[in-house]
Amino acid sequence: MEQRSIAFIGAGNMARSIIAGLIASGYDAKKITATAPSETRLAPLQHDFGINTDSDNLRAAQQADVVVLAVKPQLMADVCLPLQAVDFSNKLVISIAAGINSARLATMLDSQLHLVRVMPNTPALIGKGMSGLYADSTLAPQDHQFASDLLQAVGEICWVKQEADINGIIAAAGSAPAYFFLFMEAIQQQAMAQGFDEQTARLLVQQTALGAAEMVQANPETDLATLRQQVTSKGGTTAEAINTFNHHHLTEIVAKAMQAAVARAQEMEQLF
Ligand SMILES: NC(=O)C1=CN([C@@H]2O[C@H](COP(=O)(O)OP(=O)(O)OC[C@H]3O[C@@H](n4cnc5c(N)ncnc54)[C@H](O)[C@@H]3O)[C@@H](O)[C@H]2O)C=CC1
Ligand SMILES: O=C(O)[C@@H]1CCC=N1
Repeated sequence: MEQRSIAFIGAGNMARSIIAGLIASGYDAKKITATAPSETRLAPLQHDFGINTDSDNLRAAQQADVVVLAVKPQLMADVCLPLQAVDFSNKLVISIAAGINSARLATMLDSQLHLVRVMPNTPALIGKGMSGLYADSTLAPQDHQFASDLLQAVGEICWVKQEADINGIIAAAGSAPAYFFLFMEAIQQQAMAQGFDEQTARLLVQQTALGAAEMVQANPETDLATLRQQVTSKGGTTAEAINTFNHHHLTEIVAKAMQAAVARAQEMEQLF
C-alpha cells in the first residue's frame, strides 16, 4: 500500500492496536508517529514498534499526510482546538472516535476536511480487526483507497453509505469484542465453579471460542443457526443449555445491549 506519513493523535488502546497491525503487515515504522501527553504511553510504542513519538500534537499533525484522531470523544474538542492552526487542505483526516460526527469534527478543526470516519475494533492488534468506514461523496478516490488499504492491513473492512450506520458498526463490531469477552468470562467462571482450575477453564473457553469462530469463517455457505443445530443433539445436553438461554431471553438481551450502544453513541453526538 501507499506509504503516507501518519500521525496518530492519541496513543491509547485502539491506536496501539492499529499501529501493531500496521507494523506486522509491513508498514514503514518511520512513517508513523504517535502522540500523547505522557511518556508512559509513548515509550512502549517506540520500543515495541520502532515508530516515532511526539508529545506535540500540532507538530505531529503538521508533518503528517494523514492525521488519525484517536483520543477519547470527551477530549476531542480540546485536542482539536490547537489543531485548527494546521492546513488540512492536502491532508486526509481519519477519526476513530465513537459519537462524534463529520460535521462536528469539521467544526472542531475549523476546516473543510478530507475525512473518513472509521469504527475499528481492538482485534486489529493481531490483524483480525473489523472496521466500518464512512466518507461523503467528496472524498477523493485515492484517499478512499488509502483508508481501505490502511484498515485492510489490520483486518476486514466494510464501507457504510450513511454516516448514521457507523453507530450500527459500533454496536455490532467496535464494542462487540467486549461482549464476547464477557460471555467467555461467564463460561470460565462457571467452569471454575464446576471444579476446573483457572488456567484449564480459560483453555476450555478460548479454544472453544476460537474453534467456533473459525468454523463460522470456514463455512460461509452455512448459516449460524445450522452450525448451532449441528451441536444440538435432540434430547441432549446442548438442547438443555440453549433452552435455558432462550428461557432467559438471550436474543432480546443482546438486542437491548446493541440498541443501548447505539443510543449512547447518539447521546455522545449531542454531548461532545
Ligand atoms: N478501545 C476500543 O475498542 C475502541 C475505541 N475507539 C475509539 O478510539 C478512541 C480512543 O479510545 P481508546 O484507545 O480506547 O482510549 P485510550 O484512553 O486507551 O486512549 C486515548 C489516548 O489519548 C491520549 N491522550 C489524552 N489526552 C491527549 C492529548 N491532549 N493529546 C494527545 N493524546 C492524548 C491518552 O494518553 C491515551 O493514550 C476513542 O475515541 C474511542 O471512541 C473506537 C473503536 C474501538
Ligand atoms: O466503548 C467505546 O466507547 C469505544 C467505542 C467502541 C469500543 N470502544
